[in-house]
Amino acid sequence: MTKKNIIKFKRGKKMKTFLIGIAGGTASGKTTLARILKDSFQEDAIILKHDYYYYDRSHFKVEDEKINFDHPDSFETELLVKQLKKLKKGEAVQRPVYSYKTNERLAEKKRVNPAAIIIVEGILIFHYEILRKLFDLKIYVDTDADIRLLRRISRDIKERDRSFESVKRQYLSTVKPMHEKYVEPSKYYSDIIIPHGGLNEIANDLIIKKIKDHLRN
Ligand SMILES: Nc1ncnc2c1ncn2[C@@H]1O[C@H](COP(=O)(O)OP(=O)(O)O)[C@@H](O)[C@H]1O
Ligand SMILES: O=c1ccn([C@@H]2O[C@H](COP(=O)(O)O)[C@@H](O)[C@H]2O)c(=O)[nH]1
Repeated sequence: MTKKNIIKFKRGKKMKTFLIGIAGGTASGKTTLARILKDSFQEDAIILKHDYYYYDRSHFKVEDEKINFDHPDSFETELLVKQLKKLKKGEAVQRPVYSYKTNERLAEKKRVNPAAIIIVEGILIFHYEILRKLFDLKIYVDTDADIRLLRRISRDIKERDRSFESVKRQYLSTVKPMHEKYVEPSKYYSDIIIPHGGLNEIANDLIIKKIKDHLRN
């Protein structure tokens, strides 16, 4: 255990931080799994979404077809890496806040306190070597494309102010080709692949057990 990764937590215990990456295609169930882990470990766990680090695109119309949100260059990944390194050292960070409704990096920031378990989720997080090197456990949530598309249509209409036509256009022009080019190949780097992700209880229980083992040691 290296000294720099041991930090003192609220409950007075000293432990090594455990950084978990959850990748997978859009609407595969990454957020669902991250929340299940957070619910299990409560204040010992924090979640950071790579999506918080999207560059500001508010100068484009929300449904402009020229915006490619699924390309690795769409994110300020260096800032995420910098903030993860601080969290690992036990320092709080001010993370960016992004709006899917306006493509905007908002002026406000949110404080994130360090915790023993740091969960990072995003479609492309295993694409970047600088990020991959930080993770202690890399999980890829593997859900069939047809299921993901159906989920994405419902979610984007309900939660992200999109129309069916815009979801369809975006899916065909950027989401699907970028998934095939960058997201799917990054599965190779994962330690665990969870089939039909989201509510796969056996897989979730195994992951929780692995983290508990780490916390006990
Ligand atoms: N196993 C599941 N069965 C049905 N719906 C699910 C399941 N897992 C996730 N969902 C739903 O699919 C949508 C996308 O899931 P989410 O976890 O947000 O995916 P991601 O973070 O990978 O985009 C959400 O509306 C969520 O409630
Ligand atoms: O302004 C935005 C930013 C992102 N997107 C889409 O979101 C998904 C990633 O989020 P998931 O929760 O993993 O689905 C990505 O496929 C982008 O296309 C967006 O539409 N608008």
